[in-house]
Amino acid sequence: MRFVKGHGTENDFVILPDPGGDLDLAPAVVAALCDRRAGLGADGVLRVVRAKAAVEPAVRAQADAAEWFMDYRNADGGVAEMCGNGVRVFARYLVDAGLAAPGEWSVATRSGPRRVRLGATGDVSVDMGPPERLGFGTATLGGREYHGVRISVGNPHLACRVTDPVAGLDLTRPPGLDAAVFPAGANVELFRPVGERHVEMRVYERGSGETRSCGTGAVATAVAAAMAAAPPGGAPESVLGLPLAGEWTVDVPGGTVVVAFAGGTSELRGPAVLVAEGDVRL
Ligand SMILES: N[C@@H](CCC[C@H](N)C(=O)O)C(=O)O
Repeated sequence: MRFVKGHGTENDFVILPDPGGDLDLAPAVVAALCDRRAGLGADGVLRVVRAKAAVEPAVRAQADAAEWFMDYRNADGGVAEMCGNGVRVFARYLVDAGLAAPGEWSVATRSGPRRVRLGATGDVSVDMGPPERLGFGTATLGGREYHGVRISVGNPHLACRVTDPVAGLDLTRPPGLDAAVFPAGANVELFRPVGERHVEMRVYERGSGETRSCGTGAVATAVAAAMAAAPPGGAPESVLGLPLAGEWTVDVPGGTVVVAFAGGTSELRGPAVLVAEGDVRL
């Protein structure tokens, strides 16, 4: 099977070209590919399928808006609705492979078409849509409770502000989440403001464990950081409707991404790099 390996701020992916959607990508196959010792090693798999060949009707319905579908899988083989770094790496792959031209166009995802913008080289930007603020929530990590904001960026997040440097946090185990509040699980971000519209963040991803970056998580973090920066006053719920504006810099262990809010939507910008290609035996 042909593969390409790429990453966005070290959130890394195995890319599998499969235009006709013919591969049987069982969870065990994805987990084997993502295994860092016995496989290629990655946080997830990006299967490159023509939108009109997708199995899911909701994806086929996007075929007029987007030629290609990013079929995203977590390292444990589970599907997720959206991946912000993945869609940027996916776009870089399409241009590199000559399947799309540099410029602006949409990629089909399980959470709807996402518009990407890229040149022949350099950063890739993606319109991530309007993040939804769902309320507040709690995660337990290393015996401590972290309170944060529940946000959907197509996929579920809990973004929690912390006061100590994030480098000292223990993210070796999955965070405890209340299944009644998070029926589909969640990606948990821990962030600390380090400057004006500037935060550092670490993330424990649903289905992949701690990763070195998360694009949807960076957007969720920027939303929660904007809410935390709002002047005090009123009920805590009042910040859930706070208008979002301006640009946020999010430092992650694998680099830096930028999140910009304007016109009710959010944009994620950052590097997307292809590093290897070859054949893999399954
Ligand atoms: N790393 C991704 C998010 C991937 C999906 C996530 N693990 C989930 O299950 O929702 C990103 O860059 O957004």
